[in-house]
Formats: sequence, structure tokens, C-alpha cells
Amino acid sequence: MGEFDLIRRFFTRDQQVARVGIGDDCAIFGAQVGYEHCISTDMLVEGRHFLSDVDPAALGYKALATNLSDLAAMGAQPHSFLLSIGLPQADERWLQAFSAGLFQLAQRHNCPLIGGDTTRSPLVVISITVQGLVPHGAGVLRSGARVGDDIWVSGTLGDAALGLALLQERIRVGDPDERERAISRLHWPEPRVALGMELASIASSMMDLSDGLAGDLLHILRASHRKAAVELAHLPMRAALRGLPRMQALSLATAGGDDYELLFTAEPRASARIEQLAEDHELPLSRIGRILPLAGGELPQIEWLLDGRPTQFEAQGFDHFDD
Ligand SMILES: Nc1ncnc2c1ncn2[C@@H]1O[C@H](COP(=O)(O)OP(=O)(O)OP(=O)(O)O)[C@@H](O)[C@H]1O
Ligand SMILES: Cc1ncc(C[n+]2csc(CCOP(=O)(O)O)c2C)c(N)n1
Ligand SMILES: [Mg+2]
Repeated sequence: MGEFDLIRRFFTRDQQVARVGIGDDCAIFGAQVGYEHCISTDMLVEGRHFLSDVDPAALGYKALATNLSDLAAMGAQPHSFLLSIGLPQADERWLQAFSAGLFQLAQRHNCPLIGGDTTRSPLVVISITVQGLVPHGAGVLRSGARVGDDIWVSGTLGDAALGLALLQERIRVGDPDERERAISRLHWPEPRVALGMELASIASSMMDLSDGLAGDLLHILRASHRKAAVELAHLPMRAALRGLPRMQALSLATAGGDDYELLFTAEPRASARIEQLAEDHELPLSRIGRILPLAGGELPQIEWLLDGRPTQFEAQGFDHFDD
């Protein structure tokens, strides 16, 4: 199988959003009046973002899920994506499973593949560029957090990091259902696209959690020139995490990464609407803290509380070059 056979067989599907899709030098599609394009790219590298023996269907799914999560964080509606892929060899069974996982999620979000690039490389490397649409000016930025806003997070934290620790046999969990659940959260994250779109008219700032709360919340604080108080006892954690020693659980929930949940701020008077969204989406939305003003000369930072009292808690988000 050659390069162009591979593209035709595994990556070319009917699509309606682009007038010119896969097969020419560029894809071409029309602009929509009244909307802005949100565009973002995220890469997955073998050994760094996933283990070499990962199920290729999960890998195809996750490569797109992490990108859709960035659209969700802006409140954008998915439009289409580009796929760049480097592979050591053209293994038909691997490609069949990879593309099945990828298109399963693409179809669910009406977000077709309209182009990309294919090359041989020593490791599996996947880079997806996704684009979405928001009404003009409606995209939710990291810079909008205001003093007095509540800080909210969707879903539960630390499950995927626990899943990775289980696979690497760094942690043991007795309950087989909780084990499976954590590993599934690592491999099959659910991008919160519909929730993000609804939050666009409610949240003052928003981002998705990929590196862990401790690192990602700092991005909002730096962009918004604020600090925050976060109550560790309010971090949403599943039973498997709550069963671990407390510091280990809090470390997974704040610094483990790979959560792909939404972190957002909103005025306290939006609470009832947010609680309604939690019900509508059958997804916990937890209020974990508050945005505070910076005193003169202070740097943006997180003040961690445990049961209402300031506590010494050190956690750092995932950083590819922090070694
Ligand atoms: N090599 C690069 N060249 C230009 N811009 C970059 C580059 N790498 C990252 N950026 C930009 O820096 C900002 C932060 O990128 P980062 O990858 O940390 O955010 P993210 O994609 O939301 O998080 P994650 O990759 O952990 O999901 C984004 O605006 C991104 O477009
Ligand atoms: C094998 C293996 N080792 C480590 C991790 C954890 N991990 C890797 S990158 C990242 C942050 C998000 O990435 P980025 O910032 O590049 O989007 C996290 C939490 C994993 N998933 N698999
Ligand atoms: Mg990124």
C-alpha cells in the first residue's frame, strides 16, 4: 500500500462542509457571515502522550477528542479538521482501527476531515488541527475572569492520571469497575463540546484542562491578572481517587493532567443556571473556588484551602520541558 492508497482507503470520506476537501493542494470552504473561526492544533507523540501498545481505535479517538476539547473551551461549534500523521509502517489493521476511532468521534460532532499530511516517521506522531465557529465576539477567552467570580470545573478530576498510573503499575486499585473506568477516561476522554457552547453566554473565562488544574488555572489567572482561592475538599473526585491516600489523590487531581474537562469562571448570580446545565447534561459541575484581586506587586497564584483553612500544597501542571 502506497501513501496515496493509504489516504484514499483510510482517510477519505464524504463530507459536506468544504467545497474542495481531500485531494487538492488546499481545502476550500466559504466563510459564514456573522461568525468567527476558532482554530487550534494539538499533537500526540508515541511514548510521551500514549503508550506504544495503545488500542489504535482509542488513539484515533483521543487525537480528535483533545482538539475538540480546545474548541469546547472557546464555546465553539466544531466545523472540520486536518490530520497530519507520521507512521513507522502502513499496517492495515492498525490504520483500520485508528480511522474507525477517529471517524466515530468526527461523525458524532459533525466535524469532517478535510485534509492533512502523511509521512513515514520513526515513532507514531499525530497532529490534528481543528476549527470551529462562534458568533462574532462570543468566543470565551482565558482573560475574562473578574474579582468575585466563582471557579467551576466539569466532571471529575484525576481519573485519567490514575488510569495511566494503573497501566504503569505505579498505583493499585482493588475495584475492577473503578480500574476500568479510570483507564477508559485516559483512552476515551469526552470533549465537553455541547456544554462549552452553552457556557459561552455564561462563563467569564474558560479553558480545557489538559495539563492539570494547578497549571491550567494559572493560565487563566495570568491572562486575567488575578489570583484564586481553591478549596481542595471541593475538587470532584471519583471513589477510586477518594480511596487513595489524600495527598496522592490531590496530586492526581491537580497535577496529573489528561482530564479534558472544562475549567471556567462565572459571576455568583449565574449559579442557578450552571446547576441547571449540570442537570441537563447529566454531568457534575463543581464550584471549587473564587477569583481574588492581586495586591500590589503580587503575582498571579493559587491559594489552596483545605476545609476552609490555608494549607501548604505544592502542585505543578504537566510541562514537557520541566526536567
Ligand atoms: N510552537 C508553537 N508556535 C506557536 N504557538 C504555539 C506553539 N505552541 C503553542 N502555541 C500557542 O500557545 C498557546 C498555549 O498552548 P498550549 O499547547 O499550552 O495550550 P493548549 O493547546 O490549550 O493546551 P494543551 O496542548 O495542553 O492541550 C496556544 O495559544 C497555542 O496556540
Ligand atoms: C505514556 C504517557 N505518559 C504521560 C502521559 C501524561 N501526559 C502526557 S502529555 C500530558 C499533558 C497534555 O499534553 P499536551 O500539553 O502536549 O497537550 C499528559 C498529562 C500520557 N498520557 N501518556
Ligand atoms: Mg496545545
